[in-house]
Amino acid sequence: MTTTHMPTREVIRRAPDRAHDHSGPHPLDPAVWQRILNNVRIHHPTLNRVWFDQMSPRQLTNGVIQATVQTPAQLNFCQSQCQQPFTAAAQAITGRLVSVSFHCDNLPRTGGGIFNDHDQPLQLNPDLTFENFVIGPCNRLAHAASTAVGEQPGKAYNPLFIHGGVGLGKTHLLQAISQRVLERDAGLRILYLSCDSFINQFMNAVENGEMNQFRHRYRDVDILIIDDIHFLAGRDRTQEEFFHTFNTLYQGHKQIILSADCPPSEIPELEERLVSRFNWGLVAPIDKPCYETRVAIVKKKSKMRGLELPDDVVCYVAAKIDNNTRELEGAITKLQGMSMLHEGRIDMEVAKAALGETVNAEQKRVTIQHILDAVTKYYNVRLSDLQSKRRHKSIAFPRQVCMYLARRHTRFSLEEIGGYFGGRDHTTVMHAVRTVTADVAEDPEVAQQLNRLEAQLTN
Ligand SMILES: Nc1ncnc2c1ncn2[C@@H]1O[C@H](COP(=O)(O)OP(=O)(O)OP(=O)(O)O)[C@@H](O)[C@H]1O
Repeated sequence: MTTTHMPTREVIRRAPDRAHDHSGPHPLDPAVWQRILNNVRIHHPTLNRVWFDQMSPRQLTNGVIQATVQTPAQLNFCQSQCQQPFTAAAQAITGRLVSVSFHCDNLPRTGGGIFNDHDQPLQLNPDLTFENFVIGPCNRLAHAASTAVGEQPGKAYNPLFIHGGVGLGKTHLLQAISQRVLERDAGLRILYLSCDSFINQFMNAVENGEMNQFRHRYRDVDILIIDDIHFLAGRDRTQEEFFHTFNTLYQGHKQIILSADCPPSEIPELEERLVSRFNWGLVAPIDKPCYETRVAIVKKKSKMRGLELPDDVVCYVAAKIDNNTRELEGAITKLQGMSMLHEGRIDMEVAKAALGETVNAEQKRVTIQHILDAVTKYYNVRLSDLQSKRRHKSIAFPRQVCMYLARRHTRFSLEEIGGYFGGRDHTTVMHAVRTVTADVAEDPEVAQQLNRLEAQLTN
């Protein structure tokens, strides 16, 4: 490891003497670049990406090593996170006051690219590509449809509606589609935003009399991507506006891509004409990954981080963490931290120590009874009230909190939870979960109440 710090001035091919260091371009010895990469990988393991190997540092010009990356997303990543580590590594390896700068030959043409709701360029995550997406029975259709849309936007499936639970890969696919589209045609214009942003922008536009600008922004794009479209539930005026946005784009053969936590027909209080339009193209579910898919995901994610895990550890992680893929990633990050403490060694003993917490948390199963005990005591209500049809806020809110906690901490289905709390249907439970989620985000008092209740349940 120490050799990576040793200045090796002679490794710059045809190294000029000091007086000429900062003059014209000089080719950079590939071996020097390799040593710079190794240095970064050793000192910044969490930054490491497999595609670093594809960077082509062509030359050293005026004291700057120019490294070329393949995609705009990689460029964003490098410019925001890698400039300093690469420069420090380059200086350590060459012993010169050089810096590293990143370039991409494939930048979008004027007007093209991906933008957020404020018309600012959106930073795509270079890890969220099709190449890094593991296909299994849980997501095969969503993946196939997404690649088809990425290859032929506006022609394959329109709209594409992807739905599934938390952390199962919806955003990954939306970003992968965007990256594929822009790789193929950097001149296309993509607008990517959350449904919340659409609602807020619409309300602002109405308030400020700026509907023309609003319509122009949303209808003059090649691809419109809206995340969490289920938040349109109950928003009559925004639904009306979205209906017209949808029609304009659809008639112009522009691609519409939507994601949600449930299929269109299960979004409560959504106009029938929108439900039917959302079903016009392809509705693709993503389910929880099965064991084999989890094994493949752990392998892929650890490889992406340059982490070598023995097979028994891979299987152990995949068996222990069966909830969603985001949690699998968290486990790999923990293992990576542990591997640094154990000189890169990861065996079952280290893995068990690293995941001890997660495993225990998994083992501490919260039951409906725990939730009822905590909520009835906290809000001073009776179980019979929670299970009754009473709609007074003093009862309705604790009931919604119970549903929210049951959804987050138990494995009961929406139907089971609804049935338990007074024979209500699954859309009532979904509504309760959304209401409490929004209250927690917007009202610090509710956030504190939920924090206390969850601490009681999980400690
Ligand atoms: N099939 C898969 N292959 C590889 N990585 C995956 C897969 N599914 C999910 N992931 C990873 O899991 C993490 C969570 O996925 P993502 O953010 O796409 O979830 P989501 O469905 O959008 O969740 P949320 O509804 O909370 O936004 C990401 O880092 C993603 O790369």
